[in-house]
Parts: sequence; structure tokens; C-alpha cells
Amino acid sequence: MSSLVTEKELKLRQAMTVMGLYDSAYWLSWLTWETVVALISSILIVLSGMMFQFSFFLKNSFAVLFVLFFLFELNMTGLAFMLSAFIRKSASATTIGFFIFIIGFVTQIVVRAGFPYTDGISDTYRNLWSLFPPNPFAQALKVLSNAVSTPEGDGVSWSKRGVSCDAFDTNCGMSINTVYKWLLATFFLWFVLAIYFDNIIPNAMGVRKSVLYFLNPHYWTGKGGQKVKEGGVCSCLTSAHHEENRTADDEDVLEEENAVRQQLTQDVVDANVAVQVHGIVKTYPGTFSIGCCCKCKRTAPYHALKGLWVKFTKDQLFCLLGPNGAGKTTVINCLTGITPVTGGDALIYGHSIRSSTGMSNIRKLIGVCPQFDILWDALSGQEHLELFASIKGISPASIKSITQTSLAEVKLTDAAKVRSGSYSGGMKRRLSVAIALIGDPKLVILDEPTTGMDPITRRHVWDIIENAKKGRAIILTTHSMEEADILSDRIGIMAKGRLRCIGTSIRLKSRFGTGFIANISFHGNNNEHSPANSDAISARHREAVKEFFKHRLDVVPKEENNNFLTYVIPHEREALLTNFFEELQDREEEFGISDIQLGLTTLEEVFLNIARQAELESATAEGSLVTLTLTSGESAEIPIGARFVGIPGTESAEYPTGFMVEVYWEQDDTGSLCVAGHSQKAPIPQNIQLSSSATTRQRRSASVRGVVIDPSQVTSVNFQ
Ligand SMILES: Nc1ncnc2c1ncn2[C@@H]1O[C@H](COP(=O)(O)OP(=O)(O)OP(=O)(O)O)[C@@H](O)[C@H]1O
Repeated sequence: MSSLVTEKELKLRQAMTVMGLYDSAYWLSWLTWETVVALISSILIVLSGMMFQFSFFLKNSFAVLFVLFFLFELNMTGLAFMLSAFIRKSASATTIGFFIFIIGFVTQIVVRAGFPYTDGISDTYRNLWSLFPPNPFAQALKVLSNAVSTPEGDGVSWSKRGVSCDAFDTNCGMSINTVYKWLLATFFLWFVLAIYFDNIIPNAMGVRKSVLYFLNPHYWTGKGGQKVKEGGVCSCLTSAHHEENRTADDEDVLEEENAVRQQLTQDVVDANVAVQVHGIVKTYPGTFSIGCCCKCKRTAPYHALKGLWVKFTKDQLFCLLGPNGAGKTTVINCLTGITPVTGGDALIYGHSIRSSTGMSNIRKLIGVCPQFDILWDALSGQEHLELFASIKGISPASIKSITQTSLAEVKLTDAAKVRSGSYSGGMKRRLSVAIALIGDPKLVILDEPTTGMDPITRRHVWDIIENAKKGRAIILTTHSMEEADILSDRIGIMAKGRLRCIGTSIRLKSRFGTGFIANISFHGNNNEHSPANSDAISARHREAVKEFFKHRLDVVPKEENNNFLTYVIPHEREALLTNFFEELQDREEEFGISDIQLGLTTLEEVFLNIARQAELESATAEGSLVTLTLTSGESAEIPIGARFVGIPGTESAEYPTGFMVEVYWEQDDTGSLCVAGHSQKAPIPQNIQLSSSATTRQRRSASVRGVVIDPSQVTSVNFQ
């Protein structure tokens, strides 16, 4: 029971399912294993008893004893399978197992005392009592021990197993044969219930089938869609509300959406496209709890994906970026069938993720490296690869050579036979990458594959991923901008469940970066005899260059030291750059410049801009407020993201409209926007219209509410 629950708890079963393991194969493998264990241990128990010359084992038939112990163990296994469906933690499984042992011990004493297998006790009690495996087993033990309790007793032979136990004990009401039948029947009952509860009780992702799923013909034929539900089995559940697909704002996102929509409506099959995502929506239903008076309380549903339209092309790596909680893992979970979509669909090599047949076909085509390593501590790296190779259907003859190649690729050959429990974090990630690539999958999904790797190993894994692009599509999520820049053919940045931008790294940098980065290096201090004089010359050169940039491009350095100046040049000045840098190069000697480097801003900056924009949108939509405290002491509540704010209470006869400030925002560690600072106060120009509603609200509100001023009205305010 503990092993089954551990597999669920560590998501090992989920990993095997995603890689193509059928539920039937899963249960059959457990049943086969437990049957073998029960067979061997039953034989050993009887042989041990005989070896120690116990008359119970010597006088009763070997076959009678063996079948009894075997059926009892099998029955207990069925019961454990069923109970495991209700348990989430392996520690709880151990505790529950111990309690069952104690209860079994107590009920066995009751059986020994005569209840309920004696004359005069109703069949209902007897049948109910016999459902718990230790009880009929205790009855059989009682019959068998009674049969050898006297010197004349010669035990129960195989042919006498069906004889009424009256032959040995006048109070007996159940023969050994009947005990066998009970144990066998209840074993099937537990096993069927185990599979049923396993399907209807929500898994770790909150996914379950309908309570009457077995009445759906699709369950038995495997064709068409099999509906799954989310949340508990509580009858007051209502289905999650579907978020309407929103129109994408960005032109590239819109273009991608239109291209995918067009292929969908025209039913075009593009051989180069591996995955088409058709507006998938994922809403996690609110959680339920039973409140007072048996009322169901429900928290608000969470819209994790709000209509994603995108395609992933063969021979390319698509990198999905986004801040924590953007919805990247949800996309992966939807594509791999771990969690069902609330709306929309996706076609992976033409197979729909909404159909159970489609999903079984998809699972044969994909390899997944999940965000967290899902490995068995007790299995070695080689054993993991062999297991997943066989799940992928690789022929037994080639498994050995394929796993050796995989291990060599991820540099785990030396640790091939070491238990994965003793691997370092980086080794585990490499093994997970190797598992994702085993069996030549046509779609590889890598969720933050290089987390925890040292720079050398990371570069090595990048090489593996780069080489793996040929003949397949790869979807990668990462928080490393360097990794995205190096590996990706296309990048999509998500935030708050929506795709915010899409394109190549260069396109994103040129569209969403702040502009160009110019690094100017100066000749070092090379006058040993007069360093002070040399410093003065360097300072003069720097000042001259700063003046040159200010005068021609109106920019000031972002960073500077004695030998470097770094500038961020906005896109608007792009037209001036060719002449500007030509002249700068011509005057290199005059300015003491040793090197000029010009590049686009980094992907990280693009990422931060997109994330900030998303935060701002959501804060505006939610109407969240923060307190702005000015250096001069006044404070006001302002909406998150507001740029220009009028400060109430600063009105005077000279400045009847009062003063305003420009607020600077930054993102904290969690990505939320917070005030980074503000400009000097400046009088609000008379021509700016302040909304009356804002003023009314101020009077009603206990705290002072700042007046948000539309940036388009702020044209000639000097905050210096
Ligand atoms: N089972 C669930 N029930 C309710 N909400 C969930 C569930 N799984 C994920 N979420 C929510 O959905 C949102 C998206 O989560 P997701 O894991 O997809 O983000 P992510 O972009 O992969 O983040 P990270 O970079 O941290 O992995 C999060 O706000 C998360 O809290």
C-alpha cells in the first residue's frame, strides 16, 4: 500500500502515464508482482512451519495451507490497492496499514471466541464480518488448529477441505472451502473497487472521471472523448466557468493566432507543424469545503490560461518564457494530458488532446522532462532508462545499446549503476533529460531542464538539446534568458495566462527592448611617470564623449567608470545612429576610445518589460491601490502603475490645482509592482482637467486618494 501511495505521491505514476504507460498495464504489473510475492511467501511460511515441526503444519495438508495463505495474502493486497486510492501520503499509508493490522488482530480474537461462525448467528452478520479478510482467515485457522488439537486429530486433507467443520468442531459454521471462496470473491471485489476509486477520486492534479464513467461506451472501446472532471466528488460541484477568449493585443501574437485559426478553418494540414494550439483555456475550479449547515463553500475559480493560439514547428525549439505563475507548466500539463483543458483544443501531429484515443497516440510521440525530477530513489540511472525505453515500446534487443548511448550523452555512464537517490541535483536533471529523449519522441517537452546544473554541464546539455532538434519539435520553458537566447528558434513570452509576444530573439529585442546598448571603452592609464596627468586626460576624454552623446542623441550614460561608458539608446534615435557612430569612429583617437560595441538590449530586459506591462494591466483591472509617501511628507493612495499623480491637499492661492509628481515603478522579488521613487513636485497646469469623481471619492474615503492624471495631458510639466 505504501509503495502504491509513494508512486502517486512522487508523481512517478503520472510520469509513466505521460510517457505512454496504460492504466491496465500499471495495475497488471502490480498484480503480477504481488501475486509472485504472495506465492513465494506462502510457500516459505508453510515450509518454515514444517521445518520447525509444528503439528499444525505437519498434520494439515500442504496444499490446504498453501492455498489458504496465498489467498489471504492476495486478498489483503486487493484491500491495500483499494485503500491506496483514498490515501495521498505514504506516511499515512504506513499508519493506516498498522491500524488494519491491529484491527485484524482484535477481530481474529473475536473469531476464536466463536463470533460469528457458530450456529444461531444470522447470515447477515456472518457475511458482513467475512468481508474483512483477516476474519475468514481466522476462521480457517481455527478449523485447522481444531483438527490437530487432539492426538487422534489427523488434520484437514485436500479432499476434506469442503467437509462441514462439524466434523472437527460442533460449533463450526464455515468450511475451509467456503473460506477459500470468500477470500477469492472479496479479492475480486477489492480489486475492482480499487480501479473504480482510482478513477473517480481526484488525483494530485484534481482530475477525476465521472462516478458513472464505466457506463460510457468510450471507456470500454477507447474511442472518442472520455470526459474527466476536476475537483472533489462532492455533489455540489458545478463546472468551471469558461473564460472567453480575449483578443491578443500584440500584432505578432495576433498574426500567429490568425495563422493558426486559418489553418483550422481551412482544415489545412501543414506537414511542418508538429503542434497546433487552438485557443486553449484552463480554469482551475475553486476549491470546495463543507461549511456550517452542510453548505458548500467555494473559492473563486482561477483562470490559468486565457486562450492560447500558437503553433510549434518541426526541427525547431520553441521557448516559452514568463514570470512565475504565467501558465507555462499549465500549457505543458494540458498538452501532455496531465490536466484537462477547460476550453479549446490542441492537435499534436494531428491527434487531439481532447480525445482519449488521441491522447494515447500522443503519449507514444512525446518525451517529457518535468519541472521536478520524478525518479525512483532505489533505481539506478540505467534501470530508469531501461524502464522508460520499454514503456516507449523499444524492442528488448535494442534497449541495452540505446540506454548506454543515452547515458553516455548525458555523461552518466560512470554513475549508470548507482541508485538515483544518491545522484546530485544536476545528475538527476540530466537523467530526466535523457528519459525525455529516449525512444526518439517526435515532440520533446522540457520544463526548466537545466535547473541546478553547473555552467559546464549546462553547456553540455544545451549541445544535447541543440542536436536533438533535428526531426522533432521541442518546447522548452526556462528562467534562463541566456538559455532561451542560445537555444530557441522562436520565443513566446507569457504572463497572467496569455501570450504577450512571440518571435525570434532578435525580433523581440528590437520590438520590446528599450533600444540599443553602446559600450565605449577608453585607453587605460599608461603614463607610469605621471598617473595624475593621465587620469586628467581620461576624465577629459570621458567628458568629451558624454557631451558628444548628449548633444547628438540626448542620452546620458547608464553606467560609467574610468575605462567604460555604457549607454542605452532608445529606438526613436535609430535613424541617427549610422551617422553618429561613423563620426564617433572617425574621432576615436581624439576621444581616446579603444573600442566601440553596439548591440540590442538583452532578452532579460524584454522579459522584464513584458512582465511589468502584464502586472500593470492586472493591477489596473483589479483597481489595486498602494500608498505613495512623498519625501516632503504627504502621502496618498494611488492605483498601482499610475504614472502622474496629483497630490490632494497641496492646493494654494498661488497654485489652485495643487502639485503633481511622476511616480517611478519597479518589480519586487515576487514580480509585483511597487513604488521605486518619485520625481520632484511640479504645479499641475491649469489646463489639466481633474475628474470630479476622483475629488468626490477623496471626500468619502478615509485615506487621501491621489488624482491620476492622463499622461497624454502632461506635455509641458518640468519635474526637475
Ligand atoms: N491545480 C491547481 N489548482 C489551482 N491553481 C493552480 C493549479 N495549478 C496551477 N495553478 C495556478 O495556475 C497558475 C499558473 O501556474 P503554472 O504552474 O502554469 O505557472 P508557471 O508559469 O509554470 O510558473 P513557474 O515558472 O513558477 O513554474 C498559477 O497561479 C498557479 O497557482
